Amino acid sequence: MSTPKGPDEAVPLLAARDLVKAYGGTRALRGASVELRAGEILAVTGASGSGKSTLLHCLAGIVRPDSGSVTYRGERLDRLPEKRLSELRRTDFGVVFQFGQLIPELTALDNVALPLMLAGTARATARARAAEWLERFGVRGQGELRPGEMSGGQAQRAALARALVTGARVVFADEPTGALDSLAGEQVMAALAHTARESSTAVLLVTHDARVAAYADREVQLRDGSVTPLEVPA
Ligand SMILES: Nc1ncnc2c1ncn2[C@@H]1O[C@H](COP(=O)(O)OP(=O)(O)OP(=O)(O)O)[C@@H](O)[C@H]1O
Repeated sequence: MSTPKGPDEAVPLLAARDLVKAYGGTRALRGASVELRAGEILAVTGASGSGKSTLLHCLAGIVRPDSGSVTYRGERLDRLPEKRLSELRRTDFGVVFQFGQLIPELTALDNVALPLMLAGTARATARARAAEWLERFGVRGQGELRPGEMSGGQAQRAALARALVTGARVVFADEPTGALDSLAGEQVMAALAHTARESSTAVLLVTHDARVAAYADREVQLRDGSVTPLEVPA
């Protein structure tokens, strides 16, 4: 059973508390705390190396923190067994990174249909739904192209369609426009913000670009692995 998605849920959808993560001698996170509310777009900004991607990876259950907690809808993600984590990542989370996570051998349509098929949806239904999502991102006409035949912006919009097609509650976007020129970047961000709001999907957006962060409802800044106190949500 799923509970309603909406920006007015009182409890944060996803919360990180006092996250610490080191890679060898490099302390990537030094007690970072952040909350993501249902349906909101939150930008995490900060200088290169400040820990933004590590924070995103911990929140998405891709990396386990050394200490601290990650809570998703009341469940401690940092303590979940790998099997349950992978399931959650498939059903509730979508991810978009800077470069081509689309499978090069598949058309855009099949790339977007794939997560649905992996979840058991029949091919024809999955492809029909994938076409609707490509339409929402303005790239339905490119559905039969492979990623290498699309522009960078078109490929990123298809990647967003793939991240959202399963009805994800949270999309993790790490520099989603980092490889695009400014016009294509703006189109991708406008499409992401519009579609996320329309479907009440929360977005954790990692960026060092103020123009990209401007699409968010709220911004927190990381500095040396901690969220700067000013921006910690009340
Ligand atoms: N897998 C890893 N192995 C070793 N060190 C890592 C690893 N991932 C991150 N780091 C280090 O942790 C620190 C934080 O990295 P992270 O990628 O989280 O920062 P960032 O703010 O996203 O940086 P950028 O904006 O340059 O992508 C950096 O010093 C980085 O070199």
